[in-house]
Amino acid sequence: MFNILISDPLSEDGIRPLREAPNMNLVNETNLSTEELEDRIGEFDALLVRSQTQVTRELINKATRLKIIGRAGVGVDNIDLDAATENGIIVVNAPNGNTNSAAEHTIAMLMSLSRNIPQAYHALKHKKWDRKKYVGVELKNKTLGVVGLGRIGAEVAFRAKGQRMNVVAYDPFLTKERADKMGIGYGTLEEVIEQADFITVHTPLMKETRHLINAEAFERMKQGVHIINCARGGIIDEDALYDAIVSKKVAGAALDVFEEEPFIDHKLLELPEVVATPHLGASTIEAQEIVAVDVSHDVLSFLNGDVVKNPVNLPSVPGELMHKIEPYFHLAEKLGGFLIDLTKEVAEEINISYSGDLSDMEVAPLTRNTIKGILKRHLGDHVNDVNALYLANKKGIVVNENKTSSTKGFTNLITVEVKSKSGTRKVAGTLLNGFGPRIVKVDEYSVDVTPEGHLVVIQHVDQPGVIGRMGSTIAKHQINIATMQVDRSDIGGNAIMVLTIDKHLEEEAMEELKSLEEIKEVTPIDL
Ligand SMILES: NC(=O)C1=CN([C@@H]2O[C@H](COP(=O)(O)OP(=O)(O)OC[C@H]3O[C@@H](n4cnc5c(N)ncnc54)[C@H](O)[C@@H]3O)[C@@H](O)[C@H]2O)C=CC1
Ligand SMILES: O=C(O)CCC(=O)C(=O)O
Repeated sequence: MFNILISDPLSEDGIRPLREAPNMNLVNETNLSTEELEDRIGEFDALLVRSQTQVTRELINKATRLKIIGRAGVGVDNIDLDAATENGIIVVNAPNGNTNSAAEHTIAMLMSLSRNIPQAYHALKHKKWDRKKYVGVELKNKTLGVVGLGRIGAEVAFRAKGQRMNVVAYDPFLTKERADKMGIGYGTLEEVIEQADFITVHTPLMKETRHLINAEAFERMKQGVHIINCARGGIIDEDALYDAIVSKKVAGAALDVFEEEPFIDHKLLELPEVVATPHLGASTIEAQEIVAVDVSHDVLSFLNGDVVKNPVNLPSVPGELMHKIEPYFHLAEKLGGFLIDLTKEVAEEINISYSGDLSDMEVAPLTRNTIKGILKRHLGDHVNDVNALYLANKKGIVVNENKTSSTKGFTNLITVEVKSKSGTRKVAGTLLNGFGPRIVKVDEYSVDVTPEGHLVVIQHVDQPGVIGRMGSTIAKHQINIATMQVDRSDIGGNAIMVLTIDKHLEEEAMEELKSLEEIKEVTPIDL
């Protein structure tokens, strides 16, 4: 049974897939204080939030069972992603479900601002019929500057063209081709804000975008510019905005989001030029249902061991590609586990090479699985796909990945090399069509071993009788040999045996094997 906490209001229809799934115990507690949340978070396997719940490092450190955080929406600035990653907790979001809702809200705010609708409404409600005070400005032929032309920014640009506005955008990823195709202008941030009559921001809130629109930016703008923020509080410096409105540089601002929410007692709200909504961009029945469905599906998939569609702290791999590489996950993790047991030391450098069919695939998930297999041996079961690379990095382990189209006799091959204080060890494996994963190389020796169960790698000198003596020693300890592979460098030279046995090779049997004259090294490996 998985315990799932929903700590912000989510659409009841949207979370139905989770509610109806077997083994899912949903707890809806949307009014918990920070302290209550910290006290209870240890009970839960999954946490579902919108933008209200602050998923801080302190909370994550107390979330000892937590495996997944689902954000029903786009922005994940209320979640400490580093802390989640370090703790091996996957974060998923629902990036597409509220695009339309947020774009429509932005247009509503743009029009409210240009025609003073909220102010006029408020006056009328207070029995004031004032037609002169609320004369507006038209949008037609005015320039809208869009800062951040992602999902929402692009939708806003498209709709603003419907209002016959000229649109000019800045986004670091915006190319001339795309701008031409959309029928909009483009420029640097400075060029865009200098030209625009209305400026709307649609970037995520990150270190790089905090106070992107600051006092200096307001200086550059046209006299009487209008500002809209339906993205995130903090992209615009609220104090600088206040000063720019008071000085009449900015004619008005429409704000849905604020540096601190809830936003109630702030000097900006006292200015008649400011129209505001309490973070309602995504608040439509349709958007709330879609984001809750999307995030519920991902949480369900993850808890059931399936692939998620919208991971935030893992690179996302398209479904079709995932389908192709998923069969290699097991092989990659087993190769990592096999090799680190063989190495017997902590890895200092890990080199992973993909060849044949794998050379033109996105192999990052396989690299993570290999690293997971390696690190689990030293760091335990809390190592997972989410934190494997982070932990390797933190331990100072160098990870290199390379691809080669050369087939080396196999249609696909993963070769893993570990460098440690005592030298370099290597293992290679393949996925045999219809026969599953196989280890085909151990160091320079060729073998054919299923990476499963109890294995023993014995390095020895190629001499008559050694296999027999090894067999009798093992038999003495009541251990049955299921499979055996032997290879050698040359006649009478170094050689290797890889055995699959029916139970773990105990210390006593291992010591006895090691005492045989021709045997140099015995390594039990349990996969
Ligand atoms: N008010 C509300 O209720 C809602 C707010 N949002 C917020 O809207 C924002 C945009 O969301 P989406 O369009 O879905 O995200 P998106 O990821 O599709 O687009 C963001 C765009 O910003 C661009 N960008 C990043 N850094 C930039 C910079 N320094 N200057 C200019 N552009 C930059 C990116 O290249 C990207 O194209 C997010 O902050 C999100 O949290 C989203 C939904 C509802
Ligand atoms: O959950 C909400 O209502 C806020 C949505 C939002 O801000 C986002 O998706 O980034």
